[in-house]
This record gives sequence, C-alpha cells and structure tokens, in this order.
Amino acid sequence: MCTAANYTAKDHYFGRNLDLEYSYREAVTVTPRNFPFEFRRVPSLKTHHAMIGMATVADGYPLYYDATNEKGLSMAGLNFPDNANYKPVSEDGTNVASFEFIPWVLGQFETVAQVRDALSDVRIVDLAFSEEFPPSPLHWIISDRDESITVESVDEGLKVHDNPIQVLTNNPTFDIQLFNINNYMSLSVDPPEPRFSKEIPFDTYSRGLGAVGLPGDLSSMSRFVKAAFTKVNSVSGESESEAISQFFHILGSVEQQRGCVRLDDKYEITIYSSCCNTHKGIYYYRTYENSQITGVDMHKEDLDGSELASYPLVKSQQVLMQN
Ligand SMILES: C[C@H](CCC(=O)NCCS(=O)(=O)O)[C@H]1CC[C@H]2[C@@H]3[C@H](O)C[C@@H]4C[C@H](O)CC[C@]4(C)[C@H]3C[C@H](O)[C@]12C
Repeated sequence: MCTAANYTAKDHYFGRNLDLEYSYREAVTVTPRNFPFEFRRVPSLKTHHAMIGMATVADGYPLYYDATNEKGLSMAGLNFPDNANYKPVSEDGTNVASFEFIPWVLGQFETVAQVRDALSDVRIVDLAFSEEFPPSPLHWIISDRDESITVESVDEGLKVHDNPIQVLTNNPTFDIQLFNINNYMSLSVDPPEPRFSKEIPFDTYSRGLGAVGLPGDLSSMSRFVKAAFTKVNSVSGESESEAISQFFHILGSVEQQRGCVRLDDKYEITIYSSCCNTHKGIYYYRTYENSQITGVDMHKEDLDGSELASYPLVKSQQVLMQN
C-alpha cells in the first residue's frame, strides 16, 4: 500500500509513503537537463526539465517512483493491482510505456493543465523495461501548486480524474475512492453536537469525538479517508521546518508498522516517506529505521549536465544523545 499527498503552506510540498515488503535499491536521483531520455515509441527528449525523486537506476536509466521537476510539477506512481490495464502498442496516439510516464511528463510540462491537454491521445502501453523489470500495475497522481489529477489506464482506456483532495492511495478505482468520502461528511475536528436523540444525556467525555468513525485500519480505502481528513484539516506555520514536519505527520497518519500487514512470511512496512519542496527542489525523506529527515537539494547539482546524481538512502537510525 502506498499513500501520496500534497500540502501547501508558504511553499507547496508533494510526497508519498512507499509501503512494501521489499526494496528495489531505490535512491534519491537527480536527472539534469541534458541527460538523454530515450523512449521506446515516442520521440526521445535530448534536453528537458531537470527533476529530482526516488528511483531505481537500472542500466543507467532512472526508473522513477515519484519525482518533482524544476518547474514544480510532481508525479508519483502507486500500486493499482488488477485495475491497471496497459494497452498494446498502436499506430495511433502517443504510446508511452508505464516506466517512461514520469520522465515523459516531468521532462516536458510545467502545469497540470498542460498535462491534461497532452494526455488526450496518450496510451500507456505494456512494454517492459527489461526482463528483470516488467511493467508494474500503477496509477498516478500529478500535481502542481494549485491542482492534482489522477491518471488510470483501465479496461475502458485512459481516465483522467480531477483530484480535489490531492491524495492518492491504491485500489479501488479513483471514482469509487472519491465517492466513498461521502460516507464521512459528518466528521469534524470540532466537538460533536448531540443530534442522536434529545432523550439521551450525551457527555463530550474526550477530545476528538467529532471524528469518531474515521477509519484507522491500513486498507487502501481507509487510508484514503484518513489521509484526506488529516491533510484537509492540516494547520502549520509557514517556515520550512514547520511545513515539512506537518507533511511528515500527514504521511505518518497512514504509515505501516511492521507486523500489522502480513504477506506470507513478510510484513509490509513504510520503506520511506518523502516530502519534496516543489518550489525549492529539495527532496526530504525518512526511512523505516531512520526517523531523522534527510534532504537532497536538486539545485546543488549541475542541472545543465548529462549525468545522473544518485544518493543511496541513509537507512540507519540517527540518535542524538543528550548526555
Ligand atoms: C510497488 C510500488 C508501489 C507501492 C505500493 O503501492 N504498494 C501497495 C501494494 S498493494 O496495493 O497494497 O497491493 C511501486 C511504486 C513505483 C514502482 C517502481 C517504478 O514504477 C519503477 C520501476 C518500473 C518497472 O516497470 C518495474 C520496477 C519498478 C522499480 C517499479 C516497482 C514497483 O512497482 C514500484 C516500487
């Protein structure tokens, strides 16, 4: 399971939890403007917007999980099993492989509005990067400071949904996730007014009673509701420190603790949580065993270069002893 979210204070922040039971050697990776992006069925991009994000670098190619470009456009791929349906390559349209979708979008566009237009003739095609890396069943959230969309390649074709909540998890399809939120419209951050019955002497015995019924389990529909409630009600100061702290708390509200979701002989965990300041191009992250926030600043790299810069995750716990 995974969760992606947006948050806006003074700057805009985009990030995700990557929830899985194993790792693909992911690393924070900066792709500079002159790294040649070769694509299988669409013209390559010899020069493009620079981007920073989490990727597995395979044969010198950055297979991004989530990334932000130098214009502040961001995108993340989240698991979408049994629903993702990639198409065979066709003579018509713009044939983009699923593993190319993030660099193809972030390499060229600056806003969600531009992406929405460009998607009108896109087919996500079922080409594999390699035998080791076959297509993964994904759907995507694409965001700028002002809006988000969710893109799903399903049986009927490519669906582009407006995403007013600016959160994405996994199954089911996004239209159902959005509809399900209706069931929670009475939840509130304020104490409840007793409307159950005038005959019963209700007692507001605890703080937080306004949100009783907010799901706390780790299923993807429940995480969608929990992350949405936390995100839309989030409040923080405007400083970088306050905003990124709040962002990690939003993701923390739906993180996975080892032991709670069993998959045969393994457990799913939140391998990393990321938070990118999309204005400054700084990618912050935490890992399951390293609660300290680590950052990589895209603008400290040579963005006019052609070589990838990759930073393996700092995974060991950084404890500050005070005596
Ligand atoms: C599995 C990951 C998503 C995590 C997630 O949503 N888990 C939930 C599981 S479930 O719904 O509850 O079943 C996805 C996110 C990005 C994916 C990776 C990226 O797409 C980059 C490459 C793409 C290649 O085609 C496959 C390997 C890969 C390296 C992908 C492996 C895997 O599918 C990743 C890591």
